[in-house]
Amino acid sequence: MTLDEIRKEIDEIDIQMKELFQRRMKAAERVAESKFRTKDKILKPEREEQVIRQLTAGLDKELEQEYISFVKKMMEVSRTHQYKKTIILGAAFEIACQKEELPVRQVCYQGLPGSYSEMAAGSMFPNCQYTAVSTFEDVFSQVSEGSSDIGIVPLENTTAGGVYEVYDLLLKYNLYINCSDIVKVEHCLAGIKGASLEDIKEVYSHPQAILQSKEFLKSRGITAKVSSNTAVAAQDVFRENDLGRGAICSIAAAKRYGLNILIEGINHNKENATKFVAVSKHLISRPNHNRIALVFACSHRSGSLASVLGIFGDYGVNLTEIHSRPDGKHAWEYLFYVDFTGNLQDERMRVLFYQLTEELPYVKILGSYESKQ
Ligand SMILES: O=C(O)C(=O)C[C@]1(C(=O)O)C=C[C@@H](O)C=C1
Repeated sequence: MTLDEIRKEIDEIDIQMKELFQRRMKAAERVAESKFRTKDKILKPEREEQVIRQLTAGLDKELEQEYISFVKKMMEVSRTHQYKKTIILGAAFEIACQKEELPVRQVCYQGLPGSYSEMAAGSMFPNCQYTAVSTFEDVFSQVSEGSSDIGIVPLENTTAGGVYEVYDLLLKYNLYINCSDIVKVEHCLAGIKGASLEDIKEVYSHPQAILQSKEFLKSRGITAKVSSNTAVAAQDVFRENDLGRGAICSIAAAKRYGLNILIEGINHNKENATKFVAVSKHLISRPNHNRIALVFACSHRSGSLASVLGIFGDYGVNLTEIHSRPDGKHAWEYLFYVDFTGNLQDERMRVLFYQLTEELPYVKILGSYESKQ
């Protein structure tokens, strides 16, 4: 048989399967109507196992794995179609979010004036009143108590990765991401007046900035000490007034705290940038938003994460980020944080969340925002 002839046969099989697929989906619609009337669950794991058992009986062993994948996908698609149908029939499922932006006057961030967080705050919310607090947790509690409308926190850096404490705080304080901004991070090494690069034996900085500059520090044999923030590091170096101490910070922070810039651009990754987010007590959805942030848990068995990711694929959304964190309750069990393309006002997203809510042990929307990337 030539390739063309084999393809002709494949085309014929596909046409038959297309007919059968349509019949199967129509049958799934009738199942959905019946379940809608009786308020029954769409996902039936025992029935799916039974279907797989029946269909694989007597099957060529060599094809078993592939066939099981095929049947599982078919039933996943069948469920997606049923959720869509049930929403059309009037299933009571809404995403509780506000459609209007709220006025922002008070913005708080962690660190000090001159920090990268302050830059992000000014760029996302110009002309507001800014409060600097000591820890990320302080940012969350200020917003939660209502002393600030918005809190600015870093979520991820292109060199050092996720700022996981912030992921945990989002859940602890029940706040939502409303806005995001990418700040290009270029560190300099700064010392007190009179210090030269050769004098510096020890630097202060935030752990992420230390990681981002570790190659420079190693090449010069400089040791590093952790500060809560790069601007705090600059202020401490000024106060300690020691020629051998330097700070890894922004040029703005060095200038603000009266330090001399000894060398610029010491981060080894020249694409070094941090994603900051603005958090508030409200889940807000605007027409220009093109990202949704979500956290979920999936059951602790093989293939369950792949199957959840497959659901996102079925709705045609792109995952732009995925991070996992220990769930804090059971050893080796995780929460998955994902960001993906989409707008909460899109009807398809309502069906997606309906399906995720029904099928996963835990799911929560963490935010909606516009990304320029
Ligand atoms: O039999 C059902 O209850 C269905 O909803 C149909 C079906 C399938 O497509 O075969 C889909 C979802 C269930 O999890 C099990 C099976």
